[in-house]
Amino acid sequence: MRNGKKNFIIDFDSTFTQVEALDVLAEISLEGHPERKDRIKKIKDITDVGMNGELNLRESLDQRLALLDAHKKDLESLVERLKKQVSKSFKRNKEFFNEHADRIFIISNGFKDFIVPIVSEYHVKPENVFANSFEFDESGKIVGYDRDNALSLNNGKVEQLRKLNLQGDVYVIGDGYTDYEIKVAGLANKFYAFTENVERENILEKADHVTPSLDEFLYINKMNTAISYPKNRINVLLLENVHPRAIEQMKHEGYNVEVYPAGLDEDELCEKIKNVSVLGIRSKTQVTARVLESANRLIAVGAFCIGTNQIDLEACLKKGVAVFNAPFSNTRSVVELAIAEIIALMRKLFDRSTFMHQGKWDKSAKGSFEIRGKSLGIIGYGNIGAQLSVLAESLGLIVYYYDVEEKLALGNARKCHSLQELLSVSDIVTLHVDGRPENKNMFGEEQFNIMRDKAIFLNLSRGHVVDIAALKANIESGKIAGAAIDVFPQEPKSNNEEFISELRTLPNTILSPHIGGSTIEAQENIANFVPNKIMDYINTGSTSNSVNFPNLQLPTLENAHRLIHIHENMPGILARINKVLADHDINIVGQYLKTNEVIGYVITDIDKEYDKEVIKALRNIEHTIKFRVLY
Ligand SMILES: NC(=O)c1ccc[n+]([C@@H]2O[C@H](COP(=O)([O-])OP(=O)(O)OC[C@H]3O[C@@H](n4cnc5c(N)ncnc54)[C@H](O)[C@@H]3O)[C@@H](O)[C@H]2O)c1
Ligand SMILES: O=C(O)CC[C@@H](O)C(=O)O
Repeated sequence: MRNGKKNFIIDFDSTFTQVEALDVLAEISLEGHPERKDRIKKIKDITDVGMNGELNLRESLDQRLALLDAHKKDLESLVERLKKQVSKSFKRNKEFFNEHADRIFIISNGFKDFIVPIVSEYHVKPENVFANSFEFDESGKIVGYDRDNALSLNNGKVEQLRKLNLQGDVYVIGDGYTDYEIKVAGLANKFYAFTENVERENILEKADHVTPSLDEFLYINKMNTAISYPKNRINVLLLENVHPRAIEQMKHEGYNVEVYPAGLDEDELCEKIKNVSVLGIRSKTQVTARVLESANRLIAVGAFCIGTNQIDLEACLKKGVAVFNAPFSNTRSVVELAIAEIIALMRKLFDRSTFMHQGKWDKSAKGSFEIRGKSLGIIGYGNIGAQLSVLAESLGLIVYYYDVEEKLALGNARKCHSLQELLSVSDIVTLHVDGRPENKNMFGEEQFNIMRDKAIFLNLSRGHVVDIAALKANIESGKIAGAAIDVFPQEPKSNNEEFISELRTLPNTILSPHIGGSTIEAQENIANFVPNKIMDYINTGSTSNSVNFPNLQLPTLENAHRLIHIHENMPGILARINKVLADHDINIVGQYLKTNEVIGYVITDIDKEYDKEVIKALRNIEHTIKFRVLY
């Protein structure tokens, strides 16, 4: 077999096209037939049994043709439909077919009548198509097929290949048992089980390599020209029960997705993250510098939430890992919960309900108030704080706010110039600050002391911002008349762990398991938003909305290759990149640079034809953190 040349044997049904052609033919030929549904199902079942090697091929063909009741004119419609259903990765790799036209053979147990018109559009030579041919009666009805052709028999592909007596290496790409048989007969160097359209368990185990797309096949054989990296090689690990929409989106993109319902601790994550390219988490999983040390392939982290204090953003930057979150998707949910809790606390609703469940009827107005006309102090006037301000005002609350940054007052909200000022005027105080480390214990005994007597306190931001012992003491003393706490310094990793807190059993204290953003709407919004940001980053290099990378919105790549260079922010790196490009006579089509304190992010679009040595040279520039090429 050896002469250095490579021959490619490609199956047609469910490999070259996404479908089984006879199944599609049945839909056409049985249009209006009284047994249409039943027959189509039977045909599909026979196809599957045959593909698994459990039914004699000739029998399977005979049975299906009898059920089909097809006519020559149906073949025209069939070809039109099949043209639209060529496998996606085949469509984008037309160049491969063109370049290797002499060595590409379609060997199929299907029929030339529809295969040739489809594959010819991909430069496959008609004389390189080996398949059966239909036989028609005078009226054009399909009545049989050429029975002398080995391809209507079991092991027909093997026989056909023997006749071809190909010189050089032989690679077989197909989804069925008959493709595997070629390898068994010793006529192929390798059998690649093609799973872009169907996965047949009994074939997967036997294959030399499972290839979820033609890109993967071309990549491992160093022949990829259509896309730089097969998506199935991008391993995604999604933790903490992210919404199924995220899983669906990432699988649809072609990524290899693993899902885990709870969070992982540092040791577990260090182990799991080794081959992960994209990590998806919510608020529990700590992405520490140590975790990042173990991450050999990580390119992006998606926080399926707002807060990113659980991620060491600086360590991510130093490692060239871009972090994305969903800054708006769950804000409304948090605001609605805060409003509900303010009313519930002002009416002591939870305690009253608990008493009722214990059989105690305590009808009284004592300690119960309307919220109308009361003052609400919002600490942290960001996306949540500002939205709460608008809703609270519409319910008749007088809104005060305090933020460390200059913020525009919405509606009639009044800005306070210090935290003390806000605390001294508010009947209700609610925390909506971000989780930056400086905010640890920002609210403690001193702040509770300044608060009005019998005020209400809410924290739906981050657990570590409140000194829990001080809160407990102030609730017990009656200084704080009610509290709603959704976030805690220590939260259970999963629903199976016990919640331990000093706040348990305190009066008029609503404790909720970090559910501010846990609504179906919010989780679905997040699951739409974050994967798209990550996919955009992987596909184009765009970093818009990244929480740690310099934000660059890039044009779509057309007729060029994109070089993405992430480096430590040192003087002169851009000059060095451009010197390397100039030394290799590269024509730059576009260049974009943005830096922050830690890294420089340079994108260079170049003409498609270039000396590939330049890649090595760019990778070797001192202070390079990560480098990738996109096309
Ligand atoms: N409970 C939940 O389920 C839930 C859901 C979503 C968000 N969150 C948390 O809510 C908080 C607010 O979210 P956001 O989207 O409004 O964030 P944001 O970044 O838009 O707003 C935070 C605001 O707090 C201000 N701030 C920070 N430290 C401050 C301080 N010490 N004093 C005063 N102001 C300060 C910032 O300047 C900013 O304006 C975050 O901690 C987020 O993680 C919780
Ligand atoms: O859903 C979560 O785990 C976190 C929700 C919230 O704290 C956020 O930061 O968005």
